[in-house]
Amino acid sequence: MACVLLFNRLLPFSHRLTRTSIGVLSLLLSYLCYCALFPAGTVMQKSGDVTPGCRRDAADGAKRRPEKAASCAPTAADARASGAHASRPRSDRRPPSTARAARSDTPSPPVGSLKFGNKKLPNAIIVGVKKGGTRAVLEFIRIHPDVRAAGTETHFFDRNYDRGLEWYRGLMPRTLESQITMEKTPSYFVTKETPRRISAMSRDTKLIVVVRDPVTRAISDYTQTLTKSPDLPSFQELAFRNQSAGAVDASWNAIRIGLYALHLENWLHYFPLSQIHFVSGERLITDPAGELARVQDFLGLKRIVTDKHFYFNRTKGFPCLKKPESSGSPRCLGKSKGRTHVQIDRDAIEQLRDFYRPYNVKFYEMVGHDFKWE
Ligand SMILES: Nc1ncnc2c1ncn2[C@@H]1O[C@H](COP(=O)(O)OS(=O)(=O)O)[C@@H](OP(=O)(O)O)[C@H]1O
Repeated sequence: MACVLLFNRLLPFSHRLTRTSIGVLSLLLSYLCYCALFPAGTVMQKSGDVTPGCRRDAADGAKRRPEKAASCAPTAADARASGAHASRPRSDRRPPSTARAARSDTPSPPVGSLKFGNKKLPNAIIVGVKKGGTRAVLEFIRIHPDVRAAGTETHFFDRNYDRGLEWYRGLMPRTLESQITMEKTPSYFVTKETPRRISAMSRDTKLIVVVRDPVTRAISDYTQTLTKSPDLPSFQELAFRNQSAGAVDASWNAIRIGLYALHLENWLHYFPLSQIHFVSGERLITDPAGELARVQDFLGLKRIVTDKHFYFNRTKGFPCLKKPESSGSPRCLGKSKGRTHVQIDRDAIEQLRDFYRPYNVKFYEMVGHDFKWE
């Protein structure tokens, strides 16, 4: 630039000079500019070294001058790959990761490949109940930017406890300091050892229980089992020891899980009620945003998941997500959520309602909320 200015300043006088003297002057000026721009030591860079020009382009000019940045990026990467650090002074030799972080001239790896944050043990767990709507709650709450969740059921506190907490932590997603880690395993609610084990991990763990009318829940549970084992005895055969006498078989898991008051008693030995939040499985379907608002309040989160995120899918017959965390396109839960239930005769349903009524009333009293399962 300086050379050009100098040349322009000289031009007004050039008309007095001969063509030869202009040529000589041009050559002289070119030489001076060359020396000023490329002092000794930088002129004969080996290919692969980072030139000062490239460094500037990659650091602050990449967006404005993409063609330059593109030509420099491989050069810097090649220098690293070929061990260019060996020629740096000893004091500048750091472990590869630190050295990389300190160099502002190196191109960043694609955002998707960066590993932000650490794997942390969960701060909040959806502990139940099976077929209550646990997957819906997890998928809906994880839209929240401050929530990260393990995708699959870990079954750590009931089936995998021997593997230890580090194994469990390894299943968790990476989170930033401000983010909550969550998982869901619905069988926890009815496993005797689970409250004690979760409390031993952290007494501050927040617990979420999605509850649903125990009669509908039992039928949903049975319908699911039937898809895996078509030869199963009928629902009535399993649910009653003697149907004409109205004797319900509470040892059958599908029935036992619905005795919410009994299971909750076990949890209350280890956690205060204030640390357990109950989601209505019924309202989760009719008003997902309302239920999610309460979940966010309970977790101390800003209400970011709202009715904007849901739409009712008539084909599915359930609310679905307009914009899930990962893709950005609408999404309903899978086929195993929202199955058509096996038809059960009215008498059996009435008998089961009678059976559950006292347990339900007790449960409403314990949690201070009437879920109206009639
Ligand atoms: N939005 C939405 N979409 C689909 N399904 C929904 C939704 N909200 C709640 N539900 C109800 O969730 C029931 C399945 O509960 P879980 O996810 O807890 O099942 S499981 O224990 O994990 O197998 C499932 O039970 P079934 O209808 O009996 O299949 C649903 O009624």
